[in-house]
Amino acid sequence: MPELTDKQTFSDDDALEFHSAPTPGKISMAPTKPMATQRDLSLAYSPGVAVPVLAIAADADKAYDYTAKGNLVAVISNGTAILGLGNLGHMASKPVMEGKSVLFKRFADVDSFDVEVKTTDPDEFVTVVKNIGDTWGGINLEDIKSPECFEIEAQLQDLLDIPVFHDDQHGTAIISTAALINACHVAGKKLEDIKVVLSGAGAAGLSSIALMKAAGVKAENTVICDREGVIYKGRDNVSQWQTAHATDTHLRTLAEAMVGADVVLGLSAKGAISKEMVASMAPNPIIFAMANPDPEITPEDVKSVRSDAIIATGRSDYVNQVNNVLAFPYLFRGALDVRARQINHEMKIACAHALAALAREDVPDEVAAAYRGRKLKFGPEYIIPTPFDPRLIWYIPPFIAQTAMDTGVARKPIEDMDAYRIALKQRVDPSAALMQKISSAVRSGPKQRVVFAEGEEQSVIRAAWAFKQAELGTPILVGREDLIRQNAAEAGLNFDDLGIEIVNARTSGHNVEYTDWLYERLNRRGYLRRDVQRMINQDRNYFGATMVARGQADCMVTGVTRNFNMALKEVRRVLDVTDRMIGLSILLAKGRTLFVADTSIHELPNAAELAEIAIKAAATVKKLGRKPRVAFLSYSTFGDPPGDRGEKVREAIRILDSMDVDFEYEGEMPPELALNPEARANYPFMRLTGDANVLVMPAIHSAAISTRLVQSLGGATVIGPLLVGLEKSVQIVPLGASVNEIMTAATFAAYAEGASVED
Ligand SMILES: NC(=O)C1=CN([C@@H]2O[C@H](COP(=O)(O)OP(=O)(O)OC[C@H]3O[C@@H](n4cnc5c(N)ncnc54)[C@H](OP(=O)(O)O)[C@@H]3O)[C@@H](O)[C@H]2O)C=CC1
Ligand SMILES: CC(=O)C(=O)O
Ligand SMILES: [Mg+2]
Repeated sequence: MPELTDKQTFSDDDALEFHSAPTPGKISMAPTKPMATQRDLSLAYSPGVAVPVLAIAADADKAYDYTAKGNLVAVISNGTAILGLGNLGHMASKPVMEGKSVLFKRFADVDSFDVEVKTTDPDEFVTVVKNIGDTWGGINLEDIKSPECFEIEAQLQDLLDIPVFHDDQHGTAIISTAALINACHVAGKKLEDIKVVLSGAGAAGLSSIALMKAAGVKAENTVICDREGVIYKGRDNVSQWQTAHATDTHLRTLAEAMVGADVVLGLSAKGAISKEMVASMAPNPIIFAMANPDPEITPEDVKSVRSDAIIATGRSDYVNQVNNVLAFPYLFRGALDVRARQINHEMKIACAHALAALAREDVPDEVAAAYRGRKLKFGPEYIIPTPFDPRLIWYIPPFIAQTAMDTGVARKPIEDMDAYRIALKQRVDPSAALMQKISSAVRSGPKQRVVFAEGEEQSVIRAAWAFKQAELGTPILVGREDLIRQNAAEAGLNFDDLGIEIVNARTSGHNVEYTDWLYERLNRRGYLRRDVQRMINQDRNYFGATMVARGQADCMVTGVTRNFNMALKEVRRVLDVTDRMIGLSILLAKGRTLFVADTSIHELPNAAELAEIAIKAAATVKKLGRKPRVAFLSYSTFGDPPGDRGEKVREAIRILDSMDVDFEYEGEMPPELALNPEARANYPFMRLTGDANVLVMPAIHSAAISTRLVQSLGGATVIGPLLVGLEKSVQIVPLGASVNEIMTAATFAAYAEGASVED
């Protein structure tokens, strides 16, 4: 069995420092309105605020429209079962509750804060929460011990008209059921046949066993245990919730119950499961040791006695993290988005099935990147999606929302699920809406044949496959067919019947024609025919670009294995530049989309070149469906301070003034003038009618450095640079680009050749 990931990477001091610096705790609030002017103040507070007050007084549901309620979830605890650490009091639970809040925000863009209630009395707890519960769109109860948690949740669900969800029960049940479905898949077991033993008959354990039964596990094949051993029918000291899952059995201890069992669920405490118990289990046993922070048995101990086991824990530093973080953010996201009155059984089942299904799909590179490059492929070490999987946010909530609608608990049904999915993507990926627009234009435009020049690379094969699956055009992979097929099979992709072409330069029927044509083009540039023959045979950029030049393909994507300048040089030998070639990067940050030029071709452009860069960039932006407003950026503002680069920009403005261009432009100016109307107030002569969206940089270093800087600092997404100005579109991705980057480049290549979008 492959090795597990590295173990714990921090000390206790690190954990304390993480929680104390630079600011104590893990959450803070961010306003959603600017609050910059006197008018803002009058609207947000007195007197403007009186208007929504009266509207909500007349109709309480209007709170969803005029306050943050609809995206706000409380994480509420009394600290009686903090992780597996026990009853340590309400204040000790605060770091965990803040942690849940920050996960809500990070993974599903749900706003959340924690509430710690100082009582262990269930009635008092219910009274407190009942009276403040309307504040939120949903309530996540956390780390409240059983059996009190069952009563508390049931009462609050009756008393409040919003989802009240005890995460330790249902979040855990959903994720462990999803993992069990897939573990059975991998181990070749059937839910209706497996023997399941539960260690820990508390909130998490009882709810998990209940959901597993609803998913197909037979009640008579289950045995549940607490600290005293098996909870059999007729045992004393057993709660009504445990009695519901007690079985008629002669077994009395966990060790006896585990003999021959297929599955053990640990939702109890550190050390509750021994090596001997694991050794006695059935072949291909499934061991979910989910106690936190330390599992019932470590994966190392399991492996020392069973090499055939599928192991999961609740921790992030082992493979297969079965933790409710995979459920609660997305479940609430879907529930909030339809203003659900509750999270019902059907929504939980839908969530479990959706999580299980997602784990069986091809995993994008971005996920591997978050896990130090570990390749994730459905199997014993990957039975459940990982928390950093960017697909969770748009994959899971639509199932929840749809089920809420189907079961009649949605206040506000979603009318267009496809649009909803895009809006979900956009919450975590600002490029989603733009890419969606481009993709649908490509999809509905004339189908383009796109050469993927480095066709033997696995990332390229996966991108081509995804491109075809998304119906964006016809990929043509250049390379040796046997190798491509082998790499595709290793990636778990089946090419048959998909319509992906594979072309091998050496055996291509066009080999001679291409060589002749390219030789004709290059013979006066010092190339012999045999040089050109070698280039066509051996270099995929020459072959691929010639396919495009000769019309056997429409456009091309390359660059995964060769640096930008090298790839560009090769492509330029085959394809002409129409008028001027530029690199245009798309920068998405804080709700803005900015186009930055020239980020890849002109090192120190002169005034005429700057003017042409602006013309080319503006035309491209127009084709992308936006009205271009060009700002020529500089360190200087309209001549102050004077300097050579600033003068070139001023000259570029004069050149444009003498031409008849159909877009707004202005300069030279620093970025704050381009992007901030208040800063422009001091320059009433400026001709921009709004914030600039095209930033022409004075030189390549400022262009490249500034785009990469904002990207590195976080909070900005950069697409490209897109290469604009070749007679046929060729996109060069960064060396080692991810599947997503390759696919984005291919989509832009296809777009440039065929489609156009409306603003
Ligand atoms: N991975 C995940 O996503 C999640 C993991 N958990 C973990 O599950 C565990 C239980 O949490 P929760 O259900 O909320 O807590 P509860 O207090 O409701 O239940 C705990 C249960 O575990 C039993 N138990 C405690 N210690 C032992 C032991 N040494 N041997 C056998 N059984 C024991 C208790 O038995 P008794 O009643 O006899 O004391 C009780 O049945 C915790 O470790 C928690 O961290 C919980 C939620 C999510
Ligand atoms: C993960 C979690 O909720 C727990 O361990 O309590
Ligand atoms: Mg918990």
